[in-house]
Amino acid sequence: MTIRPIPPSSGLPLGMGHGADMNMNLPVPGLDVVQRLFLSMGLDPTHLMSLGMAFTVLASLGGFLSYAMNGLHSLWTFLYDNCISSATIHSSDQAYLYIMKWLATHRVSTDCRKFCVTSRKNPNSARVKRFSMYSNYHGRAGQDDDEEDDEEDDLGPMLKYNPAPGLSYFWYRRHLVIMQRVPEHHGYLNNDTPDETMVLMTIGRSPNLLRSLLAEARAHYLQSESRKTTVYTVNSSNFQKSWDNGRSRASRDISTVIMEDKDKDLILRDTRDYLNPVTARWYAARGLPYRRGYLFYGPPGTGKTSLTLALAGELKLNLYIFNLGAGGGVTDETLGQLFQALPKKCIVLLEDIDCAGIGRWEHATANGVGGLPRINPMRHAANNKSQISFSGLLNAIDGVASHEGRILIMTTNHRERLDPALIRPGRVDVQIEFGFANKETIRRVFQELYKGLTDLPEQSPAPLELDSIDSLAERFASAVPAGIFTPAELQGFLMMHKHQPQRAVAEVSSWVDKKLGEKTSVGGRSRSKNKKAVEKPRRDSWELCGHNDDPTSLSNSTSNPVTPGELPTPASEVESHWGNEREPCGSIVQAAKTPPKLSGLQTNVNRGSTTGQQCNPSITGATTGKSKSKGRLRRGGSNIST
Ligand SMILES: Nc1ncnc2c1ncn2[C@@H]1O[C@H](COP(=O)(O)OP(=O)(O)OP(=O)(O)O)[C@@H](O)[C@H]1O
Repeated sequence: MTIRPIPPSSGLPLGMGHGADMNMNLPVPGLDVVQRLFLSMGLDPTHLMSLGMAFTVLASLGGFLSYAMNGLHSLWTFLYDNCISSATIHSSDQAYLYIMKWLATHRVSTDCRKFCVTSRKNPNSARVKRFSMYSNYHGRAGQDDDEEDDEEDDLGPMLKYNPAPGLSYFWYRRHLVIMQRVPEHHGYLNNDTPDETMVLMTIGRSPNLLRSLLAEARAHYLQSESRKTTVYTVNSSNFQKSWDNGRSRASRDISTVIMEDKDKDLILRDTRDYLNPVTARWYAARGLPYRRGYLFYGPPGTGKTSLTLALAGELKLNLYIFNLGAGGGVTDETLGQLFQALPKKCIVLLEDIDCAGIGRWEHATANGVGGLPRINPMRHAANNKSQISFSGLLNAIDGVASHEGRILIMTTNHRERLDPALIRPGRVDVQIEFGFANKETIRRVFQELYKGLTDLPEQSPAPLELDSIDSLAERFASAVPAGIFTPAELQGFLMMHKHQPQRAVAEVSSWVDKKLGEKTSVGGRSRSKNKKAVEKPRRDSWELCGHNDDPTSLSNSTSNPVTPGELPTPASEVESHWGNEREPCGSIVQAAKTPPKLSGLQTNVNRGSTTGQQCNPSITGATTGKSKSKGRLRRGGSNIST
């Protein structure tokens, strides 16, 4: 390339370009302009040469690098396709939980060079709670979920470590396993589960190593969960309602739920029989929808939820809980979707089914789809909780598209408010009433609470023998009137003296007096405030079962229960569909389609039949209730009906 000197006539200022030894005569388009530019800036245009060469070298290097990268990519693709086995798992799948838990147990989380740190008790981050289930605290591998979640040192909640998104690796049976966690654009599936894809890779064409790893993780997870019940609730934070990823908790032993043994046996036999594959075929052969429904009803704190949890543990089923009273933005459509998303075998607990504005009151005011009632818009606006119509609920429970194989348990504190259609046979096959504690229940609540006392680091000077606990339980039971208190209330009192049963016995009488005073005064206030209630009392089923005509006779063990918040009602007023037979605990009310071999239910259980209609004096009128009455007066415990 030759660069010609620019003559003075070219218009450049004098002195510019003359000193340069230029030989830049190459006919490069635009070169002239660049030379002038260089000269105008006082630069030597010959530097253009070096610059051009540098650019050429850089471009060649870039080209080479890009080529090398392409080559490497092709090599990686080739290796990946031919020499690497991989397993892809999405975080919405249960297998993701298997792996995460396995990783946590095998110190992978803590050994990673890049990791995420969370503190369990960060109130702003619900998802932290979830993560903590699968990670270790300060390298303490293999902790149980629940223990891990609550781990604290003297300073407060401890830190937890998780492998960071991206690439990490670990060794499994002396083979390198590469783990890649790729976050998806949604960030989180719900409050506590990241939306991500996990890829596990290992070198070699055989997928056996990864399969073994996955099988081991699955076995490890299921084994550790076998003594636990996974409870799923509705994740209400996202627009599209879905079940959350579940939370494991130690299964409740069914022996800790206090109710009549025969009733407990009955429900266990019934549910086990239902889950038997033979029963499924029996249903199929007869064209019956394979579903079983239970209604647990009674005052708060009498054991409805406890029995459900214990059943889930006993039957090794996961529990899906939805509280209709809580609302949470669930509509008919989303409720249907939630039911469709249920696994084949599980327990669904619909709590407080009377709270959702789905009660019979709505019948009169509005018509729903297909003639079914919808919630009263006035009432709906007032409580503004549930957006679920009655037809929506029925569709979810047993509509054409609804799932088969699940056990449905509905609970209510107000059975008499329920529409008979909701609890008709086929939807509800067995009803269990939970009532106030009778003498036997009172005794057993005491025994249950203090039975392990000898194992505790004792605060009381001498550990108690079992005999002493029994005799103390006897004394405790004789001091507490039957049919007045719920097991939860008794437990609450005993918990105040959890290491001192003697003191609990010594103080129980004054506690009873105080509580009775409270119950009576609250009842009195509510009565004087609400004359209507006195004129036309609307009592709950257990209320109907348990009033006493003489409050002074409360200490009498055969007295009837007094509803919290109401004065005892004269016996003449409380005669109800339950009739007058007195039973301590448990009875069975209504039978439906019965699967094979439910001999217990068929033979023992059908001891009276009532419908929701009959049991509500405020709907049918007190006289109707009385005239249709065939039940019995009860004082507590559970009362099963099929
Ligand atoms: N029958 C019972 N046997 C053992 N524990 C009981 C019983 N009833 C109540 N409890 C204890 O009382 C507490 C509350 O019980 P639970 O939640 O089962 O009552 P519930 O009837 O479901 O109340 P709600 O109607 O408010 O949901 C729990 O701690 C439970 O252990």
